[in-house]
Amino acid sequence: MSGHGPAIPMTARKSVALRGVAEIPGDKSISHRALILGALSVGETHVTGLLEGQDVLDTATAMRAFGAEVIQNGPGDWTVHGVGVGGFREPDCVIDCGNSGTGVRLIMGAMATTDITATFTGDASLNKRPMGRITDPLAQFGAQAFGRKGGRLPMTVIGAPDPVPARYKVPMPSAQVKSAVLLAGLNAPGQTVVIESEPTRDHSERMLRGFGAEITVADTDEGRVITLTGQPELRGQSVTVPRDPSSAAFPVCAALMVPDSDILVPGVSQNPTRNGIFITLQEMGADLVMENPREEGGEPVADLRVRFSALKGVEVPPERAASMIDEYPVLSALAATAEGVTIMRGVKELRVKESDRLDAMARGLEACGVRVEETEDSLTVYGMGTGSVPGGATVQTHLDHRIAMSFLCLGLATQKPVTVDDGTPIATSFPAFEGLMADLGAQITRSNR
Ligand SMILES: O=C(O)C1=C[C@@H](OP(=O)(O)O)[C@@H](O)[C@H](O)C1
Ligand SMILES: C=C(OP(=O)(O)O)C(=O)O
Repeated sequence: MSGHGPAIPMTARKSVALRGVAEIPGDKSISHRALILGALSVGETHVTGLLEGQDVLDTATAMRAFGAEVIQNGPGDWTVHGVGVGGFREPDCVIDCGNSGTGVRLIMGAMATTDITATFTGDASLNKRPMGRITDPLAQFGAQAFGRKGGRLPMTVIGAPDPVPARYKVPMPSAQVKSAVLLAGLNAPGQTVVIESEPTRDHSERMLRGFGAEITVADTDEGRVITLTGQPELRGQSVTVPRDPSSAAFPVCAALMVPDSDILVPGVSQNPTRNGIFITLQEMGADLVMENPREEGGEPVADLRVRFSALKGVEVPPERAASMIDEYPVLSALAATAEGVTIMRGVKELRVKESDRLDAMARGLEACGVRVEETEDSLTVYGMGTGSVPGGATVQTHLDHRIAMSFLCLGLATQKPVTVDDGTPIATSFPAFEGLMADLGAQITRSNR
């Protein structure tokens, strides 16, 4: 939904120890894909543990507009009756993807090789984000796109009437671009090939295979080469969505910052294309133990036991960036409470997320009294040690849920409270955040200016 209601400032205050069990909702990336692949399948897809954040709800609405039947049976329990590959009908309304880059980019890919036209829009944040990275490869399939200057939404995509398969080397580390090309390849006859020089989250590959597509992945000198055979019949599946490691990172980092904390975060995905944050936290000296590792819904999961730890700064290598791209904001907040310097390199993709996250974190940390250095593709945070970050600031979040949650976590461990100018975007990915943090004992309140 692009309509944005009134801003609701929120304030976090120095917290007593966080204790208890944090039940994290379903993974956002997998939830989007379950709805889209369900819509492109024949028969029924049953999804349990679907994230009911606004980003995913907007994808559900979009799938209905393209002709799929999408029904909510109960909390997290959804059914999709798909139209099959190539079966999307032309929407008779504008597709509003709200705040969601994943939603708009994957759906553009999914419709680009069908002979229909669709117009996409989003909120003030999404309408600033680059779409050329999607429309360039989609042009190779024969699709056309007309948007605002700089390849911005609102944008109309005219699907290819006679699609041809593409071979595309993704120029930046982006699972959204890779996934858009694979979804477009579904309705192109022959083999579509996507090459990525750095591996990114592999949910699309895993799920396409699970829904019956022929897809191979080979690690070569050129990078990861993914080959998809077009025009398969996808068949509806049962999908169990694992808990989102990107959401889990918030209570995990909060527990590491607040003295005496000890929490359990059960059943969190440990997919190796998503677990960079947990490796980094352990390198910083975190008492973070992965208990009871097992497989759930085709993904490796574990229960995370997290106890407060005095952390030290680290250098996060650029090759780890893709596996923790959404966790840099909360890592930067945590790094402010560690001893020593944390350097995050190779992270320029953060500049084109819901906000320019390098800039938003740098400005917010400075406002809280933390020294930082920013380059085009790196951020350095000078840690002040446990209990030493002053806080006492109001931070601008620029419609970015992860900036809001990162500073609310930091405010639990600063000397003076930290306020974020608007907490409403949190509902895009983690509507349960406030309640879950309160259950752990955190003091986060809505503040009226
Ligand atoms: O494919 C996905 O589900 C996502 C990919 C990443 O974006 P990029 O592909 O732009 O890196 C990530 O930041 C986003 O939250 C979800
Ligand atoms: C970048 C994110 O999402 P999206 O690109 O889907 O808006 C995110 O959730 O941090």
